[in-house]
Amino acid sequence: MIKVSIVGVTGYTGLELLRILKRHPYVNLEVISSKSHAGKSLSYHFPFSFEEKMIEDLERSIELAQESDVVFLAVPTGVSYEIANKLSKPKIIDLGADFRFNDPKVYEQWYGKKLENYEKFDRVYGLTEIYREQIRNARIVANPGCYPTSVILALAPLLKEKLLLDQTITVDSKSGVSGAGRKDSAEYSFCELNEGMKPYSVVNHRHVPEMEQELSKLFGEKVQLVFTPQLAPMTRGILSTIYVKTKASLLDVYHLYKKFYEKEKFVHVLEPNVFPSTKWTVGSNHVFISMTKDERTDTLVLISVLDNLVKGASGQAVQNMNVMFSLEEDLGLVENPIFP
Ligand SMILES: NC(=O)C1=CN([C@@H]2O[C@H](COP(=O)(O)OP(=O)(O)OC[C@H]3O[C@@H](n4cnc5c(N)ncnc54)[C@H](OP(=O)(O)O)[C@@H]3O)[C@@H](O)[C@H]2O)C=CC1
Ligand SMILES: CC(=O)N[C@@H](CCC(=O)OP(=O)(O)O)C(=O)O
Repeated sequence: MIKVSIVGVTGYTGLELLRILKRHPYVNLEVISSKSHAGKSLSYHFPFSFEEKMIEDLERSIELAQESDVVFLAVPTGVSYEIANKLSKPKIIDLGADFRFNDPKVYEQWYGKKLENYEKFDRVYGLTEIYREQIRNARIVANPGCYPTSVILALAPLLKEKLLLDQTITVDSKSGVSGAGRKDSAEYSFCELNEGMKPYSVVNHRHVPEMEQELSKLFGEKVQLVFTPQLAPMTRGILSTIYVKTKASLLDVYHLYKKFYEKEKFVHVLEPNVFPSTKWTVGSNHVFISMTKDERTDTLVLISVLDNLVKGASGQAVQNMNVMFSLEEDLGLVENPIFP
């Protein structure tokens, strides 16, 4: 059995991790912790979790979690780095952004924080389908952001084959509100979000440098992104629409994608002109990619959907854990979406 701990269990991704890990046949839950709910059981605060384990405070959980095989860090970006500095023994899967960047200066520029001694950490970007081999032996896995997972998976085959005419890519993404975590502010209240849509962090979202880093690696040259994220009045889900110029035919692109993802359990390439809904993914680790082409303008339109809390966060984190412990990749994740 794998001894697992969750730091930040009371957040949306922490609770989702718990939900997935409870149905994992080889997991023993050891330590759970949070910042402001310590001292009582999880079920005291969240009866639907059916988890009687006591929530520890951060300091105590770090001490106890040293004996775990793997620790999931489901805490705000910035906090993870401090915790990882104290957790010398277990493997770490960080759901935040602290370990996602090759160059800590890029992180500093976008997140406003210096990461001391970043080079000492042996870390791998945790987009499972792309970095599976490196993830196997990693001590620290940097789980990708939710938008980057949806965008990079939708572009990887095209970029690897160098089928781009223009290295500036336009991306429009809609996200469910759970993507923002359990925020307690008017901006995220029901009245302000229900029956409305609103863009935020247009062209300067923190996921831009993360996506550019990974897309450039796939393409082998610098790629730039114009990115518009939007809050959609739904709880879960991301729908990304990506516009790229290419001379490749729609059918060739489709066959390329089918081949690229043929062995993947969670990435599904739809036939041209079949378009998915975020509803196809709720509660599951599946991603759907669809495509069409505007022949007049040589524009390929790629659309991907996923559940931000599952493939976009906790599901992919467990998928990575399975890879790190040489288990079947879908253990704990064999779940169909909740539809409708
Ligand atoms: N939501 C999403 O869809 C996605 C989130 N992520 C990333 O996952 C991480 C967790 O996100 P999410 O679950 O949404 O966030 P939430 O805000 O819902 O939860 C945050 C969790 O961290 C705990 N926490 C907050 N501050 C501290 C602190 N200073 N020290 C220790 N624990 C603290 C909270 O405890 P308490 O509330 O008890 O104080 C809570 O358990 C973040 O890095 C986020 O960027 C990544 C991909 C998608
Ligand atoms: C809707 C919403 O607010 N989404 C979050 C992205 C969630 C995520 O992936 O965040 P990290 O990169 O910090 O892990 C945002 O835009 O910041």
